[in-house]
Amino acid sequence: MTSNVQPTQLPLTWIVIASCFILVVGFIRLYDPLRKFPGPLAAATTRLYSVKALWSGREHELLLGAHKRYGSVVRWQPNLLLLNDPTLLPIIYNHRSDKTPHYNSSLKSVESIVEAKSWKVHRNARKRISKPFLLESILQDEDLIDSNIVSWIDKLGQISASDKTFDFSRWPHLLGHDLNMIRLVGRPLSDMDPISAHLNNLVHAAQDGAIAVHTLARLPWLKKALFNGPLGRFLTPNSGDGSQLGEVLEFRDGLVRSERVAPDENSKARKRLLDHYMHEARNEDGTLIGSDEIEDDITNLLFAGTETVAHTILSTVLHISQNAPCLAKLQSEIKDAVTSSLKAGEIDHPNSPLPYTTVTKLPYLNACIREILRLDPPVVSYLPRAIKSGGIQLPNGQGFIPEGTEVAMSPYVIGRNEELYGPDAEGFRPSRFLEDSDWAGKVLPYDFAWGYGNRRCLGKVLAMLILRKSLFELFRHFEPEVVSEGTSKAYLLWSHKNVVLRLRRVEVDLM
Ligand code: HEM
Repeated sequence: MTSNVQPTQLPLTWIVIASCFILVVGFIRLYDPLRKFPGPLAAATTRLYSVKALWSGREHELLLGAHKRYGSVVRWQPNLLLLNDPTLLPIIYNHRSDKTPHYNSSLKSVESIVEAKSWKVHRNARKRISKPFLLESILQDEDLIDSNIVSWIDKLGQISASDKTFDFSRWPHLLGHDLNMIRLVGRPLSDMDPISAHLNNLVHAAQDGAIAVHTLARLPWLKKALFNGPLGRFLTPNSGDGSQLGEVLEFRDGLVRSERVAPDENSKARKRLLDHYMHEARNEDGTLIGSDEIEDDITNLLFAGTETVAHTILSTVLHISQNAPCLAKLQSEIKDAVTSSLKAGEIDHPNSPLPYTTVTKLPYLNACIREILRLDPPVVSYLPRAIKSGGIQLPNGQGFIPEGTEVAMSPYVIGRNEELYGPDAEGFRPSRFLEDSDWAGKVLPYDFAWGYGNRRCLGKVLAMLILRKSLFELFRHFEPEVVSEGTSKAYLLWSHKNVVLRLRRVEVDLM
């Protein structure tokens, strides 16, 4: 085969590429409004740098490394600055901050609550759906939540009988999806089946889809070009199209359809989510929310609400099981709580679930969860916001950020900030939150694992209930031994594989 490229064309192509590169670099060095902020040159030149970092599956470590090298302000994209300064959280993530086109995962033309850019649009979107997320609404389902956790513990007991080892990676997802579904529609996802088709589709669609979704978050123009153009209808996954996401969308549509055809009175009484979305939540003009918005929000809840909780359960098990003093302290607190609950008549059997009002008050369990969320948060990537007119002057002469710039902080980076948490910020030490209660209260607003300001996690109360109750029961009944930590990657959220455990039953020996 002969090539059509003339020998003289090759150097010419390279000369053009090199000239473009020199022009871009020259512009950045001389005129770019963000030129004074440090960071890798490639990051200032192209968004593809941040895509490459994402694809490593260890982006969070690269973000932390960049702050260690360049300081508390790092240029990570041509128009995006990363910040590692907790004192700026109330400024950047204030109640009137807007999101940026980075949030673009919706497959429809509507903006779900997570994606709404304008703070005003978001304020209404949040207000109208917040009722089912209140503790008083969630506790309506405490009986169902408890019995599901009991089934989870029983099933774990069966699978780990005779000290057998097993892959734990999927078990937190199983519980997370079941409890999420209970709050959504009043019934669990599956009958404690870790290989059910629904669970498989949900986990795979979330984890396999994450890399594409978060690549397009970094390249919003590409998302527009691909999905808003003529190719859109071929590329957009559809309900029942055979893909795993298509299966999830079909499952979601089935939930919406059955709630429309036969609304469940029990769901109304228990203030469950889907019922509230479809029959109660209203736009500012009094009309009900459109079905596209409902579908988008429900999809987000199915994925984000479960992946986050599942990672936190898994990470807590890994950290505590490998730290003997922590495990002993937690088990002693759990044993004391069960003994007192029996004595007080709160429970009538040593194995009965404790009421949430009791579990919520256990200091060491709470400190462990807070420490995990600080050190190993489920959302590790950065959360961009738009700088508004007038720009922002950074403290300590760190520079001026002009209007239109994107700024972002990462929960993983802020959680390891030594000015906030001290020189041992990179270590796992739950008692840091118990040694000095004044300090623990003072740093509470900076617990960035939940986000900040107007976009702070709406599901926090539900998530904390699931975490407290499930971890309480897990460590009440088992002493886990980590046989293999397996592998983990994070594309905004985590994906874990082959986490092998051995669970030893804790003998019930109450005084
Ligand atoms: C350990 C568990 C969880 C963590 C650490 C967590 C973390 C977060 C974070 C960091 C954000 C803010 C994202 C941003 O600013 O872009 C967020 C938002 C949100 N989360 Fe969670 N989440 C958790 C569990 C849940 C659960 C269980 C639900 C519901 C079932 C939920 C529902 C939401 C919603 C609806 C938003 C959007 C809030 C808004 O924009 O007003 N989350 N979450």
